[in-house]
Amino acid sequence: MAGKVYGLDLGTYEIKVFDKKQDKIWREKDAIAMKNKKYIFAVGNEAYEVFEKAPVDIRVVFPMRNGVIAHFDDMQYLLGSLLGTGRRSVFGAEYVVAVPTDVTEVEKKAFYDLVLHSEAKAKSVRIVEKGLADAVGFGMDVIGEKGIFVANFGGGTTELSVLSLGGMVMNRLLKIGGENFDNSIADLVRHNREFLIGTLTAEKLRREFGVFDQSTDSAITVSGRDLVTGVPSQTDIPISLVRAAMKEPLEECVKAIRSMIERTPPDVRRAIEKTGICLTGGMANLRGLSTYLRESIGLPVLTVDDPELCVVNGLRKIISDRGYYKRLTYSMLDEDYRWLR
Ligand SMILES: Nc1ncnc2c1ncn2[C@@H]1O[C@H](COP(=O)(O)OP(=O)(O)OP(=O)(O)O)[C@@H](O)[C@H]1O
Repeated sequence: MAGKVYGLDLGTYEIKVFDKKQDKIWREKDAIAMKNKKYIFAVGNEAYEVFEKAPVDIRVVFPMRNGVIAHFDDMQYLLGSLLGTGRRSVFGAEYVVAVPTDVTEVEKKAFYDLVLHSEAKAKSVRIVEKGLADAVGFGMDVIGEKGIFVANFGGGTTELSVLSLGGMVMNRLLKIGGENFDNSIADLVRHNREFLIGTLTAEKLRREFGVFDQSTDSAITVSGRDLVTGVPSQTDIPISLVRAAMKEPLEECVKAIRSMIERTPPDVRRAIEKTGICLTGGMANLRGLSTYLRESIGLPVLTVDDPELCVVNGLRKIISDRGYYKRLTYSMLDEDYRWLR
């Protein structure tokens, strides 16, 4: 494929874009800061910077929710400003968009329409199932391998995919991601310590402590509001409290992985038992997660550098490889696309 081609991974937490012409990947937080509910104050990383810090007239909104587009117009604005739709260079470009599989056709079509009807006047939009792009980015032989299990732990979702010989065998999108872990931590701190912390502080605690290692007695001092006195202050949060808060969402993910492996057809399952589980998504950076999953599920867990970039790295390979492109991408306008006929 020559010319202007972009690969888009529109995540709940972060948007990742691959620009073929410049052979470059860039990433921006999926956020918009609004002033007085009307004016755009900041977008992307700049908007996320003011989240939970801004004065009351500035509100940060997140256009994606649990892996799907929740606010279409906001998302279109955000994407437009990140791609720079004012620039001539993006007009008439081709787009390949990674989309979760376990969503409704209306939700899937929203991704398609978002790009097709954007100001960028896309020449064409092709879809690739996110699980497939993830496996390609992970470095798996997606077309030849008989069984691949991908667990993508993202910011708003955990997507589980079973793949075989270039196709999707099973897929499940859990509405559990980094933000659920952070809310769970903030809730437990509030109940246990009568102390209010923001989700950014909870995220910091989660990143610092991880989910599984031998340390049991460390603590981190955080800022927040004492709910008894109502005064902003600081308190020490022990690792045990953070781990306790993460237990429930983690166990739900493990239960879903186990049940998916149980339902996998025997031949595919045997192949997966040999290769193991490919752990991707930003949450895969969480210290101890791969060990926790390996011990809970009893299968090898494979990891990769920069797991949050697996999908967009997969898009890069798919866009650059004609065979992958033809085999793994489709247009919702294709004659044989089964839903829109
Ligand atoms: N080093 C790290 N340690 C712990 N967590 C991390 C680290 N880096 C990123 N994360 C977490 O990864 C999550 C974002 O992952 P990712 O970029 O894969 O999500 P996304 O693709 O935007 O979301 P989704 O796939 O759910 O739509 C955030 O919750 C973030 O806190």
